[in-house]
Amino acid sequence: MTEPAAALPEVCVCYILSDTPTNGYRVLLGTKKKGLGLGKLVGPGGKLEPGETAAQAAVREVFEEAGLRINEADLIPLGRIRYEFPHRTAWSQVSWVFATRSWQGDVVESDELLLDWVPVADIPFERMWDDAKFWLPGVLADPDSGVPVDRRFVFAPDLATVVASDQDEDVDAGGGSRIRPAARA
Ligand SMILES: Nc1ncnc2c1[nH]c(=O)n2[C@H]1C[C@H](O)[C@@H](COP(=O)(O)OP(=O)(O)OP(=O)(O)O)O1
Repeated sequence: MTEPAAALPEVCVCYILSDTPTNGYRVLLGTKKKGLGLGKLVGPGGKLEPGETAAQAAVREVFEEAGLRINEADLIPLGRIRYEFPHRTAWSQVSWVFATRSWQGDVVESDELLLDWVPVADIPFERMWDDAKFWLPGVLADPDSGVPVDRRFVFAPDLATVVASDQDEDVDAGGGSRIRPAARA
C-alpha cells in the first residue's frame, strides 16, 4: 500500500446507542436522502465547519440530521477512519468516530436521513459504505474499550469496493483484496 496522501477533509459520525438491551442493543442509523452516499445507510454525521472540533461537529450534526440533543461530555471518542478514493479524490475524507448513549428529545426525520433504530447484531453492512463492515462491528461490540480505531481504506475505480487497507494481511501479493469483514458485534 502506498503512503497516505496529505491531509484530507474532515468529517464526523456519531453512533447513538440505545442504553437498554431490549431485543438487543440498537444503534440509530439513517438512509441518506441526498448528496454523497445517496441511499447508503450511515450514522448521523457530516463535514466539520471552519473552526469546529470534531466533537462539536458531531453534536451539531446529530441535531441537524436526527433532531436529538447530545452533550459533548457524553461523547465516546472511538477513533478515526480514513477512506481514500484515488479515482475520485473529492470523496476522500478522514472521519472522526463517536458514540453516545445519552440524548435528549425524540428522533426527528430530516431532509438528510430516513432514520431507524437497528439492532447492533443485525446491521445490514451491505447497505453501508464498503469500509464499514471491516471496522464498525468491532467498534460497536465494545465502545468502552478505550482502544481507538485508526484505519485506512482505499476504494477501487468502481468507487464502491474497498481494495486495500492499512492492514497488510488484508491484501494479497497480486494486489487483489483478501479483506475479510470483521466479526459482527
Ligand atoms: N467511504 C465512506 N465510509 C464511511 N462513511 C462515509 C464514507 N463517505 C462518506 O461520505 N461517509 C460519511 C461521512 C459523513 O458522515 C457522511 C457524509 O456526510 P455529508 O452528507 O457529505 O456531509 P454533510 O456536512 O452532512 O453534508 P452537506 O450538508 O454539506 O451536504 O457519510
